[in-house]
Amino acid sequence: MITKTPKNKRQQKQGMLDNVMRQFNHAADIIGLNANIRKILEVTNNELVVHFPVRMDNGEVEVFTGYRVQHNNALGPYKGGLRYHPTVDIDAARALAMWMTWKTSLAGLPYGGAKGGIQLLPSKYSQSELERITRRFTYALGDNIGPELDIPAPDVNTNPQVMAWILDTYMSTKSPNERSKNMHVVTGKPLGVGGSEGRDRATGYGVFLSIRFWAENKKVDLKGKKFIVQGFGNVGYWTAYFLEKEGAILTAVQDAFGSIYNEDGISVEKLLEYSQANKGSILGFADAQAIENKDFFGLDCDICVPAALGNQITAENASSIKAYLIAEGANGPTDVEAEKILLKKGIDIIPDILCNSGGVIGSYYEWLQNRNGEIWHLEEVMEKLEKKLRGSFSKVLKTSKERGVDMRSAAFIIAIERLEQAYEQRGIFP
Ligand SMILES: NC(=O)c1ccc[n+]([C@@H]2O[C@H](COP(=O)([O-])OP(=O)(O)OC[C@H]3O[C@@H](n4cnc5c(N)ncnc54)[C@H](O)[C@@H]3O)[C@@H](O)[C@H]2O)c1
Repeated sequence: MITKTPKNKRQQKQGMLDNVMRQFNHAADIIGLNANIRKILEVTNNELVVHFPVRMDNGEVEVFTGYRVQHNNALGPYKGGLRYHPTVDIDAARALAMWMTWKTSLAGLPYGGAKGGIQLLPSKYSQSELERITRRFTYALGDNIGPELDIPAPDVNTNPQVMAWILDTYMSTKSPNERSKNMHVVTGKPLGVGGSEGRDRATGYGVFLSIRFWAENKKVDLKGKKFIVQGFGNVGYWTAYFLEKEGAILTAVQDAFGSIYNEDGISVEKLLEYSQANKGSILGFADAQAIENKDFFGLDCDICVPAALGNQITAENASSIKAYLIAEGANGPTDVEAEKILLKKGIDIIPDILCNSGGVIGSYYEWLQNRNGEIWHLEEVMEKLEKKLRGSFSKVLKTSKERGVDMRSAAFIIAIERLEQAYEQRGIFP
């Protein structure tokens, strides 16, 4: 069932939703956002919650809960990832959908924002169970997603294989004549089924580029700089890969299983090989020592890359942070109270809606190729991505200087102003 969020004041729980609303309201206050447009943007357009049964390998039936929240589509079809994690709930989906709206707007893409997923712990299920769960979820979403309506992509614990199952299920529900027109219903697909070169690394490459643009601006040489990464999945790994290639040194990693540290450096490729052979866990890697999770963010380093979940840097650990740059690979990793502490300490933060926007930009290129029947080379994708991201980064720096605000506020201002203009020009139906 699709339900409209009440347009009156929405209850705000502490958590990611509270953070994104505070970030939005702060920027909206600075620009004096039109009060009517503020009313529209502070709520989500549509919220879909589905409960669906799936037969497990042992013959038992389990019922799952899936979400898809469509925040805004004033600039184009809804766009955003699907997350498989126990923390997925309606508020998480709302918050992440809102961040997608600001991200696609800031990047100048013809997209709105959405997010969703299933509340589950994927490691509890076999591959064939995950396939049936994904297919049944896709079926339950039905025509609430679509290549010109709402286009999912990978997020935490989902990957190209999951996108291929979604594509196949969605296409199977269409008449044969319609099927090939629906390739762009999801992005982040494997190359064999319409995926794009470079989409696998697009988010991490974008995080790396953001750090490089920041370093260019500050006249900092990244060679020999020490960095730590929380999350060693798609975003964490590729960010570390490109930073290491630039001469920076990975000294600590934290994932869902624990934290490891080596002040002399951890080889990114060796750690990847190890974690792939160890069910995705970095724990036990021979060339580093295990440390307590609570000590991770306080480690001595130059750059900190949170690339896992939201609300990881909080008022509790912010004052212990020694890095002078935080590059937000994850969505919403720094809460509002922590950000105040960090900014006071003079720590720079490249905000998520800019820093990890390489992912949705890469998805846009995949979508365009599918839509136009084209196949681009890796170099072409990477060059286009770099050019686009450089443009966004410069705009954020310029706005930050002109308005005398931090980078997150600047990024939000640009994103909100683009939406404000769209609403002013379109008007409100009827
Ligand atoms: N995949 C993308 O293209 C993309 C794009 C933009 C933003 N993001 C954001 O980046 C973040 C990571 O996404 P991903 O695609 O790399 O996911 P992933 O599933 O590939 O990897 C997630 C990583 O985080 C670790 N992790 C999970 N819970 C943790 C915890 N409590 N503490 C420490 N580590 C934990 C996991 O062990 C894993 O290493 C998310 O916030 C996501 O929304 C992803």
